[in-house]
Amino acid sequence: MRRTKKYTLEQVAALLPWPDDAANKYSRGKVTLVAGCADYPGAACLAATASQRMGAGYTEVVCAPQSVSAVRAASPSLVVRAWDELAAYAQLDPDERGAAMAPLVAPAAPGLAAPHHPARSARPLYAVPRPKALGPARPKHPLAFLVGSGFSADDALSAQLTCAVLDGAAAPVLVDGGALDALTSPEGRLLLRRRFVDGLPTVITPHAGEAARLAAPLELPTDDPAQLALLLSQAYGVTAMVKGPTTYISDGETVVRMSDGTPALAKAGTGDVLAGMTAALLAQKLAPVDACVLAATLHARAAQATAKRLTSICVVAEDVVAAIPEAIASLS
Ligand SMILES: NC(=O)C1=CN([C@@H]2O[C@H](COP(=O)(O)OP(=O)(O)OC[C@H]3O[C@@H](n4cnc5c(N)ncnc54)[C@H](O)[C@@H]3O)[C@@H](O)[C@H]2O)[C@@H](O)CC1
Ligand SMILES: Nc1ncnc2c1ncn2[C@@H]1O[C@H](COP(=O)(O)OP(=O)(O)O)[C@@H](O)[C@H]1O
Repeated sequence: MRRTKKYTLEQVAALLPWPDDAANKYSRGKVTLVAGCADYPGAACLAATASQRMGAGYTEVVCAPQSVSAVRAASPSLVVRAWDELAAYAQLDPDERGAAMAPLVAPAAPGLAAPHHPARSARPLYAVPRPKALGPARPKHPLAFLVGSGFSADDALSAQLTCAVLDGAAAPVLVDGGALDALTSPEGRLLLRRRFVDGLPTVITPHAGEAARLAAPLELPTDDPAQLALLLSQAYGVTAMVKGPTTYISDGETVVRMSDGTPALAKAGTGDVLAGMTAALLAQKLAPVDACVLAATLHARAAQATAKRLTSICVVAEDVVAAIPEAIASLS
């Protein structure tokens, strides 16, 4: 038996993250996107510009060195750097990374044991420098991370970067695109379990093909996408947004059905846009299911609005980003 949950339009509108008068770019939430390998700089551009439009105060892209100039060219207000330092760290043995991560789990006061990872807290502090891209171990401002839009699924570095982010990010992490396959590895599963125990939210945004690849090693049935969202959420300890003509969002207890989309969205790159929007809402402190529901609603409305002008034949992912303001206006 699964419980379904419904949001009224008023409830969705109430989630919009309007900035208060005293806001600054950091208080409005920073999104760090680890995205855009050499083959797919476009995915990072789409996710990052969608994050900006969705209200994140500071959007930073950490991408393949070959992608830096393309992403910089997409928008001058993005902060962009190559992932060299993060990649070197990600390629370390997990135990060496553990030493680097010790400050995250070190005792809060002398004599108090770290609650979840006593073995890790005994490691020497700062044996390996913590990469800047992972943000502070104790963030002062709201943050969220997005990893995987524009990653190649079968690439070793993609998996290493994904695990490094899951390990080191002391904030919500959204896992998308070519990062999803890394979650099926023993290290990926362990890191997800640790994040769950530590109360750090993780959100996954697979399309049907990616969801099937997550389901396969656990032999989960894939014929019912609503059930699949629920089962993936429970099995991986995440909030799952399983995308398709109808999108299903589950926190492992309830399932929310989103059916406002349009086939105009069936174009390369629209999933990257949704991932960037959702990450921006996580950085603005929305709870994971609320962030997914608001992002999917605005994504669908943006596509509807732009399809009205351009036809459902002609809409491309960039048009969806450009129509986010219209979608917000239609809700408020
Ligand atoms: N401009 C860009 O740079 C773009 C980059 N992209 C990135 O490309 C990488 C690979 O993503 P892809 O989705 O292309 O490839 P995948 O590596 O997920 O493979 C797609 C395979 O899954 C199957 N599949 C089954 N159901 C599907 C469904 N509902 N939607 C899509 N495929 C389904 C397809 O038949 C295909 O064989 C991702 O990291 C993604 O972010 C894409 O988002 C497209 C745009
Ligand atoms: N026929 C459709 N009707 C409504 N929405 C769709 C349809 N096809 C795709 N979408 C939406 O478009 C997006 C496609 O995402 P995804 O497959 O990850 O694309 P990409 O990886 O190219 O960015 C998802 O949000 C999905 O829900």
